[in-house]
Amino acid sequence: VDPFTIGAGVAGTAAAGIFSPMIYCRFKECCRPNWVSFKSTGLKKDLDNKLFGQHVASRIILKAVDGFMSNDNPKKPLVLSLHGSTGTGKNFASQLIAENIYEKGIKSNFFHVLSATHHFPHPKQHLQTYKHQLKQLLRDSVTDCERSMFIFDEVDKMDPQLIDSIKSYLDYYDNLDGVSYRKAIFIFLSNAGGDSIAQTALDFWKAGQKREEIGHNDLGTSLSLSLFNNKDSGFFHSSLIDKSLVDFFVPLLPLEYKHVVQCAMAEMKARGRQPDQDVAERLAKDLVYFPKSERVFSSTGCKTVDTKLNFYL
Ligand SMILES: Nc1ncnc2c1ncn2[C@@H]1O[C@H](COP(=O)(O)OP(=O)(O)OP(=O)(O)O)[C@@H](O)[C@H]1O
Repeated sequence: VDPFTIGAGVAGTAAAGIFSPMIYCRFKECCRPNWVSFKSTGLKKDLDNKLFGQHVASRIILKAVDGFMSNDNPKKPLVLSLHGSTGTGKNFASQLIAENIYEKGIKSNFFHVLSATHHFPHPKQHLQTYKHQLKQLLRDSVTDCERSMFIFDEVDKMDPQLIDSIKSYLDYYDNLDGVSYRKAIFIFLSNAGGDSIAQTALDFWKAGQKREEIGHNDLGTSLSLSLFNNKDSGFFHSSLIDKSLVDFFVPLLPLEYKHVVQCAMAEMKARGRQPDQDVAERLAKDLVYFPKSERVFSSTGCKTVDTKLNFYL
């Protein structure tokens, strides 16, 4: 698990010992307010302006992170579980949170993304090693900075025993072996539950109701139940749900044509180009949508927009 990050942390700590922390931390990232501090209005602005079509997720994320970061003595770490089909913005939303906590954003040494298939590809053979590496990473990062953030991507593909092995870190413990994890943020990302979210969105669409009328209650409970009962979800009978360690289940809705257009426009802007509505619409029209007959939701969300854009420009 990311040995380079661990190495950099150790080297950093040693260097900080030689120089005065005041001078060292002016130039190098430290766990101090000039490097780590939450910008609530920044997060709201980013969720409103950059995360398209996700009014339910935006609202929950802002409330959850705002409440947690403004509490100087939380009783447990913040645990979010983001669910939705591919390309709906789960990684992107997590990055927006990081950008508004760390001065270095996703490049911060206190921000970690752990992907099931990349970091833990062979759980059958290496479960004990993975457990050990994971615990060490959590411990080292939180020792360096209590406001550390851990993203677990593709959690539906992660061995449930591996998830269960970190449950004490997500719980209400004052400290574990002298380290307190209460100020850390854990975010689980998965496609599990995506179908049930899409079905709810489709039901609203078929009933002629606006997307914006979909509320958390329409998605929340059925989502956590479907995760608990679905043996492919990675959460299957996992004590995370059993023990209510997940604070918020965050549903991401499938994206529509107009959101894909927005993504394409945003991507052109990010490349320093004048956004071209005609290019964005041509790209969006060529994507695959479901259900086949009605073509309401993009099958890949906004995921392939950046690579496809080269072809349309
Ligand atoms: N709702 C959204 N609003 C704005 N941009 C989005 C949105 N969803 C996706 N994107 C764009 O598409 C890219 C890929 O999305 P992202 O990686 O967040 O999807 P994901 O939901 O994590 O997918 P997967 O389940 O396949 O990992 C993002 O980097 C972002 O540029």
